[in-house]
Amino acid sequence: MEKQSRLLCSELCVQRRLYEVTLNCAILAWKDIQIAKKHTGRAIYGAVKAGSSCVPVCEIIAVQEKDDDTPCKNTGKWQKVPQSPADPCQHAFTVFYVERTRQHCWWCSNVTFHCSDHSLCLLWVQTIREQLALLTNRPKSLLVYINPYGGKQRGKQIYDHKVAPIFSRASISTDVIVTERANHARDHLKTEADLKKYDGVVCVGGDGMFSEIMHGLVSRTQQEAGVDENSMEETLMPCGLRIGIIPAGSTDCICYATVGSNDPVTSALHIIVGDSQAMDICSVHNEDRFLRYSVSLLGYGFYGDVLTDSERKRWMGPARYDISGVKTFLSHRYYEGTVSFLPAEGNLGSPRDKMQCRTGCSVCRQSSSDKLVSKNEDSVSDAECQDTWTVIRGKFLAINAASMSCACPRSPKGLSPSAHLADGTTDLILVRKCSRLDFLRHLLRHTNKDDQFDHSFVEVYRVKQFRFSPRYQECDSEVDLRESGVTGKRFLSQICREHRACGCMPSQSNWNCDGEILPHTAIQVR
Ligand SMILES: CCCCCCCCCCCCC/C=C/[C@@H](O)[C@H](COP(=O)(O)O)NC(=O)CCCCC
Ligand SMILES: Nc1ncnc2c1ncn2[C@@H]1O[C@H](COP(=O)(O)OP(=O)(O)O)[C@@H](O)[C@H]1O
Ligand SMILES: [Ca+2]
Repeated sequence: MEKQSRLLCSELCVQRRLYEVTLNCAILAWKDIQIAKKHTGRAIYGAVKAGSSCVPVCEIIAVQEKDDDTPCKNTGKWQKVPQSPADPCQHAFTVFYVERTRQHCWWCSNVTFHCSDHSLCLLWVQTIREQLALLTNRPKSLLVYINPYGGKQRGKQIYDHKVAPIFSRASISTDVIVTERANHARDHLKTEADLKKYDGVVCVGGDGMFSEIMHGLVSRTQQEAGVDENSMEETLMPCGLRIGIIPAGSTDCICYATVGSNDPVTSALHIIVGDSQAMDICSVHNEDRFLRYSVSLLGYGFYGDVLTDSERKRWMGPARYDISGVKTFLSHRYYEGTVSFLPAEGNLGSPRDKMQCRTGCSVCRQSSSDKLVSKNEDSVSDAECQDTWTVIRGKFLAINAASMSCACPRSPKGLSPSAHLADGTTDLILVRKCSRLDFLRHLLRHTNKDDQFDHSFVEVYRVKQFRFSPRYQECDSEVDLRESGVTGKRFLSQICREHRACGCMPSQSNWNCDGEILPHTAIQVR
């Protein structure tokens, strides 16, 4: 506090007690003068001294001159501010700021300072506002998409009651679109939205809704930069706009794994103060065709089957995943195929190193600076050519690629607790065929502190690219049925006919790509 030069220092009242209030460019602090006097001469240790409070300027949401009739902070009742000229409470301003509550949860708290002099009150309001205006990473204008059907169908209510009032308090202007169909937000972002008007896009919904918005923005960015999304060789351009997530879905893993909670108010406050976190995006291709991007889970087998089954039970809301989870677990299906991958090299840690990625994580920082160096040296493709692919064939209950931890309320550590948010890699988890009981043990470890990778039938690799092809595609009589124009039921019956001799079952799962089903099983991911 002492090191920064003071901008203001006054004696003001808070709840009828006199405080010394100081402001510098980093911190607003208020100290109870009587308590401070009592403690004079005695050193008080600890983060917050008795009767003292402070808030970093970057966590102030807004400052407002207090009107005559305003709800009182403590009682919540409406009261008249006293009018007597001698009353030190005659003029007042309220500072709204971030307060940390339970783990990773934020709340918008406030404190009202009273002063007898109106010009002093105005000076405080103006000076704090000037300091806030210097914080250039804060958004001023946002484009908000609400999925009214996600999760428990409370997206609009959550936005209207919990988020819109704090955005308005922070003087953020918003254009709000309540979606009318699936892919409405994606298409609007891709082709229509005037993105120059906004500092960011806000997604009110679950992982599927986030995925829509991310697809809209990423595709728009590639279109404008002339990058062909179908090409696996081209480097994608990063998006200029940030996406804020207000959780209102069923799993909300993208929000939980980045923010640390699935609380809408916490998310809104992070958006207001301009916090940001880069995020890895996998592109998923089938041959020369781009299919989708993934940021959280790309899962085949168990999670693909859970999703496929749960889509028919959407009316149940988030509970559909529990019902489909149990049903899929009991069916105990396994799938054969080949997984090939390029292991990540360098100092990118390991999926079992017990590190937890956080904003400012050293592994992610190192990875992005390594990428910059290789880009400048134009050596990326050369280096990649020398890489050797690891090939694993087998029978799998689940093949999961977690590009982030995938932590969510169902699994607070996530599918891969040490996965990094922005290191350019994904953690590839192979769960081989095992007994039901063993698989149950593995699944249950996602919900407690035990290591879910510590099983003989589970392998985990940190990779930068991988491919999967289901078993039937590996037979000698490799016929590309799709190219020969065969579709649907005929496609399957033709596989069965042609593959009777080699004995392979055309039994396939679907890929669950951030909660959406992919139309192909053979995929290439980078
Ligand atoms: C029998 C005990 C089972 C306990 C298993 C617990 C494991 C939970 C791991 C959850 C990982 C979630 C990864 C995230 C996936 C989401 O992208 C996806 C879509 O989310 P949303 O759009 O918000 O609906 N959610 C799922 O695929 C649900 C998986 C649930 C599996 C039980
Ligand atoms: N207005 C709408 N009507 C129907 N579906 C929609 C609408 N808006 C978005 N969607 C789709 O709903 C799906 C699920 O959305 P999401 O918000 O992730 O909820 P949940 O977490 O419950 O799956 C997404 O695939 C998204 O494309
Ligand atoms: Ca990653």
